[in-house]
Order: sequence, then C-alpha cells, then structure tokens
Amino acid sequence: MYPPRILLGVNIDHVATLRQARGTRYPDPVQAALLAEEAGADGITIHLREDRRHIQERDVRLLAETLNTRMNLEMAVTGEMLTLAEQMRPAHVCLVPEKREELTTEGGLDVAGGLGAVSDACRRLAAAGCEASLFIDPEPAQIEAAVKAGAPVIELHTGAYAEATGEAARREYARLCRAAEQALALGLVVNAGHGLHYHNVEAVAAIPGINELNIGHAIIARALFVGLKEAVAEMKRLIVAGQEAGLVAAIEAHDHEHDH
Ligand SMILES: CC(=O)[C@@H](O)[C@H](O)COP(=O)(O)O
Ligand SMILES: NCC(=O)COP(=O)(O)O
Repeated sequence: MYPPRILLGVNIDHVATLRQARGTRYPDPVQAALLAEEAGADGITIHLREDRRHIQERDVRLLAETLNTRMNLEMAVTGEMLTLAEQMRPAHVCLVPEKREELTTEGGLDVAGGLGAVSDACRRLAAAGCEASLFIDPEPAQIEAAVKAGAPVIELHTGAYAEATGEAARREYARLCRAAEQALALGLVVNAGHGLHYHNVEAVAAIPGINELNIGHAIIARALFVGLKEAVAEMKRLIVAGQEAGLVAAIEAHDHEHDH
C-alpha cells in the first residue's frame, strides 16, 4: 500500500515582499496564489506578521475568498492574530515564533516553555474550525509538548538542516528523521518547512511519513527566471522523486532485514 503523495504548500510571502518594496499594487499575491494552484500547489501558505512586512490583511481576506485549494495561515501566538483567525477561519493555522528584528523565522515555537498559551491557542483555533499546526524544532521535548498542547499537526523546522553542510547537515537530517518517527508514533501529522530549495528538498521528501512540505522563498526566487508555474511544477517533481527514493530505500531495508 503506497503512502499518500506528499503535499506541497506554496508560501507566497515574498511576492508580497516585492510589492511592499515600492508600495505598489503589483505583484499581487492573490494572482500568484492562483497561478501556484494551477501548477499543482496543494495549498497556499501565508505569514501575516505583526510588522506586516509582506502579507497584509487585505491579502488574507481576498485569498480566503478566492483560493481553490486551502489556506495555511502562519501567525504568532498573540491575541490579535487569534482573533483574526477566528474571524477569517482559514483551514489551517500554523503557530510560529516571531521577533520584529528577525530577517526570517529563526527557531521553532517554544511549546514546552509556553504550554498554557499554546494550548489555549489550539483550543481557540479548534473551536473556530481551524486545524492548528505548531512550527517546532525537531526536538523530542517540543514534540511531546505539541501533543500536550492538543495540536493535531506539527511542522518540523528544517532551517538548521537547510543551512548546514557536510557532517553537520547529516546530523540535522538525522534529527529530522528521528523527530518525524517520534511524532508519527504519537499520532501527530508531520509537515516540514523553512529553507527548503531545489537541491535539499528530495532528502526531506524521502523521510517516511511526511505529510506536507511548505516551501516559499526558493520557489519565488526560481520563479524570477522560469516563471511561477514552472517553479512550482519543478518543486513538485522533486518532491515526488524524493518520496519515491525514500520508499525504495525502505523496501530495500525491509528486504535486507528479512534476508538475514
Ligand atoms: C515559519 C517559516 O519558516 C516561514 O514560513 C515564515 O513565513 C518565514 O518568515 P518569512 O516568510 O517572513 O521569511
Ligand atoms: N513554514 C515554511 C514556509 O512556509 C516557507 O518557508 P521558506 O521556504 O520561505 O523558507
């Protein structure tokens, strides 16, 4: 029985970064989202930051009314954002840490250190009909805390893996594999994202049990040269190839185990 195809969530934040650079109406993230869906995106991810550096509330409202797939709204664990999610009711909400001075998301959400607030947020999101996901580092304690918080989904922060090279990359990859295995055993749905690109995504797609990959910056950057639809299609092809390689490796390991 083949596992379900890994889903691709396309993060369009940086289409909005280009728009905000001049305060124009173009490029419109809504247009980008619809093109990404035409190219096969299974969902659209947007990060409404407190400082509104890229995605605006207008984008969230219009996307909520126009997407054909589904919205994954990333946001900080604040009253402002939870109230907005309760009003907009996106299918998925991913709770992420946020610091104004950060260039991009740095670490994962400290669920273990903020269990009360995160649990309350998960309760509010569930009551609003939003599936809550927690963006966490691949750490056993954070995974256990995610279960305690009542989140059905986690998104493993792949940033450390994406930034590492050589032996350090191999260590970070092993952390991701162990974290996915632990989370799946605890009944969590396991997504992954941050810093994934055309040269590091296949290995992550090969990790058994990954449900969805959320990828943005690399796709939008590639789109500058090949167009957004082709950039999305290329990423989907790599994810399929990676998942298939992972399946072959698992079958070979199973056969080897039973031959000896
Ligand atoms: C949580 C995460 O890793 C990204 O989805 C997030 O959107 C990064 O923030 P920027 O898009 O502002 O870089
Ligand atoms: N949660 C990860 C995401 O949505 C996209 O992150 P990136 O690919 O822009 O680094």
